[in-house]
Amino acid sequence: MSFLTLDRVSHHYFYKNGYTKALENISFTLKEGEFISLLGPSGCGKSTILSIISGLFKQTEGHVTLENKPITESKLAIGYMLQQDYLFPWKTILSNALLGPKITNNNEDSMRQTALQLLEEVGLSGVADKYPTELSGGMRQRVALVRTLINDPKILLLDEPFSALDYQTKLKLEDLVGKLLKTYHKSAILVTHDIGEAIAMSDRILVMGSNPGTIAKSFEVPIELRNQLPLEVRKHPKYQILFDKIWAELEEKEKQKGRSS
Ligand SMILES: Nc1ncnc2c1ncn2[C@@H]1O[C@H](COP(=O)(O)OP(=O)(O)OP(=O)(O)O)[C@@H](O)[C@H]1O
Repeated sequence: MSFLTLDRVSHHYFYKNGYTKALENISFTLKEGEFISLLGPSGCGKSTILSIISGLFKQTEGHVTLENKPITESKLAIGYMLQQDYLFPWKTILSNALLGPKITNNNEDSMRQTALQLLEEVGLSGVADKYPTELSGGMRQRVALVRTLINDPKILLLDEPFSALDYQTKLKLEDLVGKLLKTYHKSAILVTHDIGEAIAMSDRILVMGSNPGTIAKSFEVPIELRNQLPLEVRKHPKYQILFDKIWAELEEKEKQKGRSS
């Protein structure tokens, strides 16, 4: 059953002397528990799609629904994780993790236990009273993940959350996030420029074209590559076959972008 639906979504950014047509006729669905990735040339509208789903702004045309209701009625169902962790340096890790419940007036005391449990699940049980500056980049991103999960969102939007990390940390976090989302049966949409990361984490990959942004092609990730360690996925023969197909599609989209700009 489709859970999140984007139906013929278009978006224009208007400014004083004109507008940019960022998205045209975007339609796709996300099932409950499904993980999809958006790949495409810079400026093709990946982040715009996430902003619309998160309710940050409304699309110019089309419909976005979650469980058949307009997404604007379900803002709290969406969790957003970005490239930067945006932790408050003057707050402890536990206070940072509890920011969501505080904002939404959820009972902070009862949420403390949940926060401590989630911190333990991401391997950070000993850092609750530390401050963000005392943690590495990978540890801070794990805190950001806890802060996103604590409000129990139905869908996680991940906008290049690992791109600022070193390769080893990135692979470890891909594994951790993938496993955690499966455990909690969360749906997720990942925006990335990394084909390997998209294959290692997703059930399905949507490649976008640009000027304006469209969905060009959908690639199903073979079942053999799912639920595996990110490093193991990258060694599988089917990984290389899919990687090459996606690479060719992206090359084509880059060429088209060059011709139209
Ligand atoms: N606030 C804005 N005002 C005007 N134009 C915008 C705004 N945000 C994005 N755009 C334009 O909309 C288009 C899509 O931008 P968007 O950031 O969604 O692309 P993207 O695929 O996420 O890019 P990248 O991969 O570089 O992060 C681009 O042409 C961009 O210049």
